[in-house]
Amino acid sequence: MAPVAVFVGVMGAGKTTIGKAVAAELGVAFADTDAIIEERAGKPIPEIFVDDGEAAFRALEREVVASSLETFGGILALGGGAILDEGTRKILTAHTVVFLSVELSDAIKRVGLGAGRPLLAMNPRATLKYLLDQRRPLYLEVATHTLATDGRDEQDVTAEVVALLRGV
Ligand SMILES: Nc1ncnc2c1ncn2[C@@H]1O[C@H](COP(=O)(O)OP(=O)(O)OP(=O)(O)O)[C@@H](O)[C@H]1O
Ligand SMILES: O=C(O)C1=C[C@@H](O)[C@@H](O)[C@H](O)C1
Ligand SMILES: [Mg+2]
Repeated sequence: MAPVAVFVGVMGAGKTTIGKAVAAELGVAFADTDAIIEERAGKPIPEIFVDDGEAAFRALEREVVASSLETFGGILALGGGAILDEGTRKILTAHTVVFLSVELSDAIKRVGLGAGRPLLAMNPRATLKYLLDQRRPLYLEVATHTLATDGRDEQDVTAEVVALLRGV
């Protein structure tokens, strides 16, 4: 089994929100690797970063992405930084991967002060700009479809993704 689609994009792109809405429209399950990681680790992501460090988090994330790609048949949202790991990028090959793109001004409005997002704990605006610049080429590398979400509401983006996936 393989996911119907995998969603990638930076924090605030809408992977969770749009992913859930698209799954509901298509009548398939939704899963978020961040939630699976928290369940496996038995603690919230900010605590994994503090206790074990980002490298340990990325390794766990790679395992969770790999097992989800093999066993999960719905819409799968990845964590915003999952594509930083080369192994994770490799295993995404041959899957339908939707990149929800967002520019800095909309991203910052959506994530607010970054609550629950450890990488944005200090200076969210500058950090988010850095992450967007660093990661854009990696999202594009894994994506089979790219959708700009700036200035659009959730219903609009959801409808476009549903139409796209019905045509895949
Ligand atoms: N066009 C849009 N697309 C997606 N989300 C939007 C849009 N407009 C507003 N939002 C809001 O932006 C936020 C997006 O957050 P969401 O948690 O879905 O992003 P995410 O990509 O899952 O981030 P993270 O990587 O931190 O989990 C939500 O609060 C959502 O309601
Ligand atoms: O952009 C990132 O690196 C992250 C995004 C979140 O989804 C979580 O996976 C975690 O907070 C790291
Ligand atoms: Mg999310």
